Amino acid sequence: MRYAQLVMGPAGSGKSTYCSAIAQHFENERNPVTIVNLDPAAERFDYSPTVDIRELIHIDDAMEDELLHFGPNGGLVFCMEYLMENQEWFKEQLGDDDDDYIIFDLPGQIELYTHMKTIKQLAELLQNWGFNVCSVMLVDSQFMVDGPKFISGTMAALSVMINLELPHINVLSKMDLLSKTARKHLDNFLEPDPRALLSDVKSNTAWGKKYCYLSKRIGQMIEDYSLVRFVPLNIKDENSIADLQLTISTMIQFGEDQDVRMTDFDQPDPEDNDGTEAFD
Ligand SMILES: Nc1nc2c(ncn2[C@@H]2O[C@H](COP(=O)(O)OP(=O)(O)OP(=O)(O)O)[C@@H](O)[C@H]2O)c(=O)[nH]1
Ligand SMILES: [Mg+2]
Repeated sequence: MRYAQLVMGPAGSGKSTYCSAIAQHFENERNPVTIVNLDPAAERFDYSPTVDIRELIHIDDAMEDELLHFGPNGGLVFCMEYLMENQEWFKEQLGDDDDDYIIFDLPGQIELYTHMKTIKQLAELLQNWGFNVCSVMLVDSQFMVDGPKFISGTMAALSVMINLELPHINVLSKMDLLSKTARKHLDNFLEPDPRALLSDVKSNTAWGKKYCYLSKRIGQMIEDYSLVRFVPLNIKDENSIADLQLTISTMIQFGEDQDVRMTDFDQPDPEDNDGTEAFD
């Protein structure tokens, strides 16, 4: 079995930093994983990718081409589509090791995840090649510390989950940057309760009065779906990384084979001479 994490999220949410921290974590656990860079516009990251989309196509190729002449956003979408059209190249680069565990570092363009189909195609391709795939969506915790922002982040996460239809986890990144007060505030939202979320929506202003009902209905919808949860991640805390990776391992069934191998049911019992005791 092969395993894959598709690491996604808005620009600057900490995807590349997450990838290298996770690779370090697995390295420490003596379970090395590899990282694949699928961001054609990446300028720097502190890991060495085993596969790099920039060797196939770079964002500048799409922007500087006389005929294409894309801007940065259209160019990025074009590069991802180009990758899907060059599956043979991609397959060859990934190799076909049976026990692979690969972390895919994706671009920071949220539309790719909320409603476009290219990442869904990428996931299906990997599934066809034998990967157990999950999506890991990072959201910067600093943008989630008040009710309306939390609702908006939750709606974005819900769109991604519905669009990709993959085993999925939402991660609140950069928790180390939150003040104690902000952390407390955020904790109130982590078990989504529409009332807690809406306590920040001011209904005494003209805007608040007009939209309070709409906001309540949105809050109710989030609760009804009961799908969106966020796991806080402090990348500077090894326990926080380990807890998150344990949850992800369960999602993609990584490590289950090893668990089974640890107990050898076939070992003969020295006390049981005729082999019948086990059935008593
Ligand atoms: N303190 C702190 N800084 C972080 C953390 N994660 C990322 N950063 C910083 O945030 C900035 C963006 O991080 P990246 O990992 O490049 O984010 P990204 O999502 O890959 O960005 P794009 O690929 O441009 O969309 C960098 O300056 C990182 O050092 C974190 O957990 N804690
Ligand atoms: Mg990045």
